[in-house]
Amino acid sequence: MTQKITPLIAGNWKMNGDAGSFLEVEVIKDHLAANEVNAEVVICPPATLLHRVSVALSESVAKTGAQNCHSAASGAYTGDISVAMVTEAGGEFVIVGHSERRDGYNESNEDVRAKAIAALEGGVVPIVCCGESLEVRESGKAIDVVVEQIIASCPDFTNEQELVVAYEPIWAIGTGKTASSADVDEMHNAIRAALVKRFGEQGAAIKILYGGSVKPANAKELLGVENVNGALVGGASLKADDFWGIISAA
Ligand SMILES: O=C[C@H](O)COP(=O)(O)O
Repeated sequence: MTQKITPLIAGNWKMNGDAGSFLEVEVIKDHLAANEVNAEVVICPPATLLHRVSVALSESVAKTGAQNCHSAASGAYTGDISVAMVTEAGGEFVIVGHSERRDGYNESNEDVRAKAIAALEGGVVPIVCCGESLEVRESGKAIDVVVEQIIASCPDFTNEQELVVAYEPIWAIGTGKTASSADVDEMHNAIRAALVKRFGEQGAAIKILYGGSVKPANAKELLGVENVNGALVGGASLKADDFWGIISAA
């Protein structure tokens, strides 16, 4: 069931970043130019910085993405951005269904699926997030809940399109706590099996990222787990040295 997949290391800056962040982008760019890396690298800054970061990385192998998008092409959606706007700003990826949006903005699996469909139709790779709360983890139902969430949130896609999945246990996000390798292994295998059941061969090639307090110190171990095909990195993506430490562990 497993096949060789190039890992994806995606940095999610969340609502962080300013003009000074470009120094960090330049450092990453220099590292990528000077070293061979075994990973695809994506930076997802806030929407206001997406174009500038895309321009800064235009000569680099690193790509950019947005942290969210609307499912509609345009219209009266104050504060939102469309997939076409992401593309125009240079973004090639978009994070959809992050737990901070599911919880903070009541985004349902259906909402996330609609955004992922809009992304795919607009030629942007959706990074579809899933993950359980501490309560669910302690109830012993984490695998059932996460598998149901991801299958309901992922739309069908063609062989010409790409879809990425990110598993982020909510209790590990920004807390310094990470899931154990054994728990990550169990969850990623369950997600892989569900994706293969749903999508067949396409499901075997979907990148499944792990997110939740990934740091240079734990990256090698987490990225070495079967069916962990990269990382979705929050806090540690804000500092070039930390982000590079994770990229080079892939
Ligand atoms: O999108 C990234 C995740 O929410 C992980 O954030 P973190 O690395 O700060 O725990």
